[in-house]
Amino acid sequence: MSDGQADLGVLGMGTMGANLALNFADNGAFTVALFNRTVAKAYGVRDDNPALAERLVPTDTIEQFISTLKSPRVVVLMVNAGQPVDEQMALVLPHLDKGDILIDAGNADFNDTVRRDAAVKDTGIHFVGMGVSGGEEGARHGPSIMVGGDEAVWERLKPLLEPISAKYDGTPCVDWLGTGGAGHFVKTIHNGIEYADMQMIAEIYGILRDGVGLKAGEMADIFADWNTRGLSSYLVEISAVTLAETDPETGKPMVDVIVDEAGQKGTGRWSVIEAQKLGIGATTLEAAVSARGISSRRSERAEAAKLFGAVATARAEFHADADGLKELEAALETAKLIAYAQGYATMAEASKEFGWNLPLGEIARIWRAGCIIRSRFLDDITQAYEAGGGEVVNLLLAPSFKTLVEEGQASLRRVVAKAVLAGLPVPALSAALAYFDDYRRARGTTNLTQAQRDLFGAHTFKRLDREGTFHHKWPAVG
Ligand SMILES: NC(=O)C1=CN([C@@H]2O[C@H](COP(=O)(O)OP(=O)(O)OC[C@H]3O[C@@H](n4cnc5c(N)ncnc54)[C@H](OP(=O)(O)O)[C@@H]3O)[C@@H](O)[C@H]2O)C=CC1
Ligand SMILES: O=C(CO)[C@H](O)[C@H](O)COP(=O)(O)O
Repeated sequence: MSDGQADLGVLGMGTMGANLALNFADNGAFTVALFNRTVAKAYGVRDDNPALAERLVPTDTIEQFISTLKSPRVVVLMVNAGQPVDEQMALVLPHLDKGDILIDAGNADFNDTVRRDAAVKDTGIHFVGMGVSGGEEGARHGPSIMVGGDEAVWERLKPLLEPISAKYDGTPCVDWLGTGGAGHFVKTIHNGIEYADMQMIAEIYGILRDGVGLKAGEMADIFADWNTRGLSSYLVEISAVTLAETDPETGKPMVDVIVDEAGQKGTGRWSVIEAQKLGIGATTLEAAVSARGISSRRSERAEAAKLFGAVATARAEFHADADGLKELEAALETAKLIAYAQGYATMAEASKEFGWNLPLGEIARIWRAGCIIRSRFLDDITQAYEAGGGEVVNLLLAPSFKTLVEEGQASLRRVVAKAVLAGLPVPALSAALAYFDDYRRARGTTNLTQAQRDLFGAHTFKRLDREGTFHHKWPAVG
């Protein structure tokens, strides 16, 4: 390949970068320059894909990688978040010129994206923080893509990104969402919702396994059935698939030989940190992140089980008959809506805080295919925003969800109550129910909190009967 012939370059030939490069070459018919810290991997991507080899250009050095690119250049970083991105930017930037575009397509903390964007601002080089969701399969065949940065740069990237993105009813699931870190912020919230969705599915799995006594194969059939109705989604679908899988070595259900310690590379944690900083109670997302943390303390849990495993609990009143399963299905569907409502409330507050004007209905639209949380439910959210003229104060208040919430909350309430009495952990499902009960209460209880704060800290309070802020002369307390 002579210099200046590649349409773009992908730096980072890991799970995502290699598959994204193949997608650009395949679905985009682009010529793609490849570079990787471990150089051999770039050649491996080409050599393992002979049908695309003529469009894949592995390179040995950053200099060769850059020289292979047409000008103005487009470089896509797909490396681990944090220091690796800064290291690779430091290597690449000196070789780029005004008008070139450098995209971080990994999962970045949006605060880092804002910092990196500012760092290149005066160079004339365009930095883009871009969220990519869909895992390995999505990267290869069509992810959902959430683009940040300057809108003018998005116009240049559209011809590159639309051919490789997932399609929903033929429409590309990629769009520009706002300036600076907007793309990475939305991806972070996507992952927070993903954590919540996965945790709530795990809690229902726990009820079926430990409360009803079902085997993995039986639960696979239940999730597969639920995947034909309102819960239809990638995560419910893969729950059925993973539960149906048999370990080839032992012949046991695969899930039964996997250690119950959840990993987390940080995106879910970022989502709840940002929600907290914005004053949004994303309690179901928080419960999901916390549950992963508790799961990682397996040896402590084993000790606690010896001490408290036999504490008196009520018999689990869950049944796998039609009514019992319908109750669990409705509970999960309702809790899912509440989790999405929290994620969306966080994005709405961030949009105001950072001046992004996030297209919240459009975000649901581009999440309908390609991404990990893709689901039929996102079509309902898209329609709720269309019905609301793009404005929805909170998904729980959207008219189209009123029936689902009214009827479903009863099932969620019964499931949480029965699980709690039976000692079955439902942190995310119960957080969803508590959020719903708190959100729908016109007269809450933080008036007492305000009184306490004013007594010990003179933090003042407002009164129901008049404007202003007040401090009361409380009795002295020892
Ligand atoms: N896996 C997934 O499902 C998804 C991942 N992402 C995000 O995409 C990004 C890449 O993830 P993924 O492909 O799964 O990760 P992998 O671990 O598969 O690949 C990591 C890549 O980063 C490179 N790398 C790591 N550290 C450095 C460094 N210090 N300097 C230079 N290169 C480095 C590796 O190079 P080398 O080969 O030399 O080690 C490798 O090419 C991450 O931000 C991830 O969060 C986003 C969506 C989905
Ligand atoms: O972004 C993703 C999916 O959309 C990645 O798979 C991410 O790694 C998932 O997060 P975690 O590793 O913390 O489970």
